Amino acid sequence: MTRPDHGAEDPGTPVVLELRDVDKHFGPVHANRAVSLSLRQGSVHAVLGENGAGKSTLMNILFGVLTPDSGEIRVHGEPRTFATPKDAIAAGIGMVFQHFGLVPELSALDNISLGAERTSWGLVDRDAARAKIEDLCRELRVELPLEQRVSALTVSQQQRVEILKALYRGARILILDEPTALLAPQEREGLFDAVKRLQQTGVSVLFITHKLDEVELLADDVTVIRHGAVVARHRVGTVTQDELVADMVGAATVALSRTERVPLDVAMAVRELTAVKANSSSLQEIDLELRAGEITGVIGIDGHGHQLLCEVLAGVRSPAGGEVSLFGVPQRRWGRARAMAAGVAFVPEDRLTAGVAKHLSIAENLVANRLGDPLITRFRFIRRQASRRHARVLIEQFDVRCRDELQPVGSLSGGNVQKVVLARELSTDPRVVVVCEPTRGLDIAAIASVHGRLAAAADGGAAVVLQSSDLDEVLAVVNRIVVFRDGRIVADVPNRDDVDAKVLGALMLGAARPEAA
Ligand SMILES: Nc1ncnc2c1ncn2[C@@H]1O[C@H](COP(=O)(O)OP(=O)(O)OP(=O)(O)O)[C@@H](O)[C@H]1O
Repeated sequence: MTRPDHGAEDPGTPVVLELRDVDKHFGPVHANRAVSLSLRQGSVHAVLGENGAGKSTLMNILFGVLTPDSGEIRVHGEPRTFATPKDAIAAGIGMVFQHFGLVPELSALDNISLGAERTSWGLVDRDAARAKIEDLCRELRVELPLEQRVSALTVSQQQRVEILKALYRGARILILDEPTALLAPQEREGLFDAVKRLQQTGVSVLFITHKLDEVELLADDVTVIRHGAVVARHRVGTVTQDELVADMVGAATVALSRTERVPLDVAMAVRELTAVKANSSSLQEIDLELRAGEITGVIGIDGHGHQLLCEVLAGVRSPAGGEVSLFGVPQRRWGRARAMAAGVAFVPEDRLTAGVAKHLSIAENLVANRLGDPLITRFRFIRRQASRRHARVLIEQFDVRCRDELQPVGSLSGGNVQKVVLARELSTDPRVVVVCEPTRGLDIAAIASVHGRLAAAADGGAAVVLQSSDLDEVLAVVNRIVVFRDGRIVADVPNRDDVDAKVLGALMLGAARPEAA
């Protein structure tokens, strides 16, 4: 481990951006502790750290969203203060947030040039804007339907819009906040190619990540932050993944539970199930039994029906036809209220919009599924002290890093929001657990803890359904794997040890016949 210092890491390459002793508190939370970091020109610099380590806070300070309590930012050696993002943009800094700030009704072109167009006689010079954007696309070798409304674009296309928007405004330093968190594995490569080309044009990139393979694949330098402070900085290539894990989590060791479970009864079953999601995917007469005590992985390429199946199982989308039954009893009027009453827990993929009420406190979010519980409510009113006590226990159990249980969920770090959703859903001893992308955006210790929770739920007799685009996660955690393609089940692998990621990928793409499994 190298010792933190203020200076440039390579005297040969100019430093374009420097943070010196940046400090930031949120009330009693010391989010950044004298953080120093230098970004070399044309380099990719990864900022690695656990959930709540202080990475987003630091980047928000750099982009003028937050003001530091103390410390200094230097751009090309000049001390700068950024009161707003406008100041940071003027200094050549661009930021792509995890949750994009685009206007869905406007075209990609208008989003990119919005507020930054050159005008002639008070009119927007759209042709000039288009020519400039097309040049940028050529330079990065990315394709984008510029006249398409942003709402009709895929997540990875929207991300390209955000990157181009920053470059259009002249960014030469680009901050990417967990850029792969919302991307499917196939889309990641396209992003990495674009970042490498940016690098060749002299743009310097700071990117926040939890994923060690991404550091190795993309970064030149890595700075590790723990509890708000820099604990290590390395040149990539001179450090192993194990060393980085140790830097991130301290001395804690991380081990996955791979205990085999003995499956019990059929907890949930669907027969001849059909469902449709507008313009996206459909399910074609699915028959599937989910057994208590078993973790079933459902996988497929985005939009091929596995995500839709999870929504139907959880009751957030109605079936168009067929039957859903729980412990042998066919369910009528299947919906979320019915599913919750029957003990079906659900962790949605989009946790910030579908998983929590952002403006409400952690405590209020944690009791949202217990409103009929006499320990928590009385005459339809929430018992405040009891709900706060309940929240404190879950915060401790799920290691939610927060100020206290009254903190609004919207002000937590992404990983901690996920822990709140998991704590709420898993704390009721559910009989069926449907979880979608549960570890996206989580750090390595939190991932191990989520996997442990899922295993414990299955050990406790729940049927667990895991939808994940991370095949390594699926292979590490589940017992059985069901592969979807074109709205149908194309393979049902009872024992995950019989397949590997290559076979699964081929099944998902339709390149292998189901018998191969
Ligand atoms: N607006 C805020 N008000 C109060 N506390 C905050 C606020 N923003 C961040 N924090 C706290 O500061 C700490 C650092 O949070 P930050 O979002 O910077 O972490 P992070 O490393 O980006 O985490 P993650 O990987 O989970 O996104 C956390 O304890 C968080 O709860």
